[in-house]
Amino acid sequence: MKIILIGYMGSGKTTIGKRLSNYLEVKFLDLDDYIEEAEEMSIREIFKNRGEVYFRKKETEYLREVLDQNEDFVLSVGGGTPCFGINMQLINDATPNSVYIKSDLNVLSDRLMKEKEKRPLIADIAPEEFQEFIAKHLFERSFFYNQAHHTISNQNKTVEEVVIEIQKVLV
Ligand SMILES: Nc1ncnc2c1ncn2[C@@H]1O[C@H](COP(=O)(O)OP(=O)(O)O)[C@@H](O)[C@H]1O
Ligand SMILES: O=C(O)C1=C[C@@H](OP(=O)(O)O)[C@@H](O)[C@H](O)C1
Ligand SMILES: [Mg+2]
Repeated sequence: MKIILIGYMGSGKTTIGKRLSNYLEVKFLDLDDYIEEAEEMSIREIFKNRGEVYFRKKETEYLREVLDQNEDFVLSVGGGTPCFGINMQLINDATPNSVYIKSDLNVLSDRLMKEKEKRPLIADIAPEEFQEFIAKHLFERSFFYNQAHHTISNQNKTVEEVVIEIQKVLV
């Protein structure tokens, strides 16, 4: 079984993906980690040294590589992955179990304010503009996230509770 977690930055994809893979005893892959390893640069460095277009091209290339694997896995992708090119179609073609991890604006902006440095798209947004930026960005991207086969809220829940809910909807 292949399970692919999508959703906005800070929604919890990486954290939940790791825990879910432990639970199911399958391999865990995080597309950002995979890209960092392959490119021998952090996501921050890739954006800074090569720019976002380079990152997006590589993201699709490595997504295809990861999806081509025969073994089972839980894969957490980046927040932007489903929103560029044909990536969302590649994801849904690879599995009947794409899962949108959903959190609302307040939860996302609280979490991301604390961790913005490691996310180049939001690292330089001023605090007074932060929530409005996330609101607009999330609105634009929701079209893609809503194409997932399943949607699970990660709000007022522990990571374990979310993992249990995901297991219940898997087909
Ligand atoms: N259910 C939850 N309750 C509290 N904090 C959470 C929960 N899920 C995720 N987090 C926290 O939110 C932050 C972002 O999580 P992360 O897994 O990096 O998100 P993503 O990969 O979607 O960007 C992390 O600090 C993580 O510990
Ligand atoms: O939303 C995005 O475009 C991005 C999300 C990040 O992953 P997380 O969603 O795991 O933070 C990472 O891929 C990169 O910084 C770009
Ligand atoms: Mg992540």
